[in-house]
Amino acid sequence: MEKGTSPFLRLLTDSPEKTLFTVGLVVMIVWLGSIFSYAFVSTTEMRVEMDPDQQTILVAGGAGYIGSHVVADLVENKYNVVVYDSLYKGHKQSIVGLKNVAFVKGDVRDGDLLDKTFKRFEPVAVMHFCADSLVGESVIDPLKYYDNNVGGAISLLQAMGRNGVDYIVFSSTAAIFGDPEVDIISEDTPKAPKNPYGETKLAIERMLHWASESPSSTLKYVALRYFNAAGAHPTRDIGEDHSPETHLIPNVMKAIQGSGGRLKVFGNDYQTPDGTCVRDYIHVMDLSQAHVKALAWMIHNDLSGQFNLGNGNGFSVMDVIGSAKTVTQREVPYDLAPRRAGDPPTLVANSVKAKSVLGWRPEHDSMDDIIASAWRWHQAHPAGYKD
Ligand SMILES: NC(=O)c1ccc[n+]([C@@H]2O[C@H](COP(=O)([O-])OP(=O)(O)OC[C@H]3O[C@@H](n4cnc5c(N)ncnc54)[C@H](O)[C@@H]3O)[C@@H](O)[C@H]2O)c1
Ligand SMILES: O=c1ccn([C@@H]2O[C@H](COP(=O)(O)OP(=O)(O)O[C@H]3O[C@H](CO)[C@@H](O)[C@H](O)[C@H]3O)[C@@H](O)[C@H]2O)c(=O)[nH]1
Repeated sequence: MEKGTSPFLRLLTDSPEKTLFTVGLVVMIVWLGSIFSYAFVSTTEMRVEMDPDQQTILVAGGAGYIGSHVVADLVENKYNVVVYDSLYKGHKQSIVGLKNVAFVKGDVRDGDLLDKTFKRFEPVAVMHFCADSLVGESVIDPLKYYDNNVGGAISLLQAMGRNGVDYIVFSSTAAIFGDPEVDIISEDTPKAPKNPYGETKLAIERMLHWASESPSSTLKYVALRYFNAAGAHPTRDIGEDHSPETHLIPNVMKAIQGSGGRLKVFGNDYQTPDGTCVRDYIHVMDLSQAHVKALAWMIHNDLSGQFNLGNGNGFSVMDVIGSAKTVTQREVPYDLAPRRAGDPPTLVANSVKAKSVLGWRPEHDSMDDIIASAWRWHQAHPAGYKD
């Protein structure tokens, strides 16, 4: 051993036997270390360095349709993002290639993995998109909805509490209003969900309220009640790909492309101008902007709030078909079908509060714009992310 080597190292290597033992010990330590880190790192399939000067947001469900658009917008707005998603419904392709984005594959009901993720990435806030969200399925299997939606939210809130994270933006829905007596729905319109999906979302809103009201609580939350999200990102290669797909606009696209059979128009005997259901379609990029603004508003003012998010314009199913025909210059093959259970005739948002409080302005409120962006994505990906 050379002069200048530490006495401790000399002690461990001053005979061939000791050297062999020391090398074996080092190999063993490295091996055990790699097993230990694998337990966590194996769930972190995509890791990048985060910018130390930026705040980090944990986006649960960030590999899903709306979540992936918000992740891209958060990056644009100079946040680091940790996407936490089981990929049970989402697509990893929807978040690849973004700077300052890490990915943890895990279930939001897994408190241990949430704790490790909070400790490792130290997010200042959470956005919660995870849910089961098929109305029909929720009627058939309500407990699945209470388990994933309510159970997931409880697990996330508890992990936030354990890790000192005070801010959450939650994906709520127009479905909490049920079948309202008014056509234009404001935040104060009575809530009366008509199915377990809407019930679970309202239960989470109530839970957030009480959790933030408790005397010892420092929790602040924003519940964003989306009306009908639609469209795709204008520059990133991401869009809407659910399986099964139940939403009108992607089903119109598929019918045009011949990949989803003929479109079924569910009911033409509603009390609406043309007899088909009227909805408020909001471009996913406008929804995304609302998240970025809500996050900044909540943290800056240390306040909670609920906001309805829509364009304030109603479009019937036949309006959507007409616009799709104009934009794509293709026929939309469709058949009239019986009403779909649970569909209210008209749901249109009053989003004055989001505009005045958050300073939010939807920029893509024409149906043709929404359809054009969805059409670009579907043309590029006729089989969704599988392409
Ligand atoms: N799409 C709409 O028009 C609409 C309207 C109103 C409200 N919402 C709500 O917005 C949110 C996002 O909707 P979306 O259309 O993007 O849905 P989505 O299914 O595309 O995305 C949800 C994501 O959450 C993940 N996820 C679900 N359960 C999970 C769990 N237990 N643990 C970890 N990850 C889990 C899925 O893998 C998926 O990536 C949902 O909460 C939905 O209820 C959607
Ligand atoms: O193949 C189809 C699909 C839908 N529709 C009709 O189109 C309208 C819109 O349906 P859809 O796109 O499935 O959206 P909604 O049922 O309105 O539900 C969406 O919008 C709600 C808020 O308004 C959210 O709560 C839900 O999560 C979200 O899926 C409804 O009248 C449907 O009956 C059809 O006629 N044919």
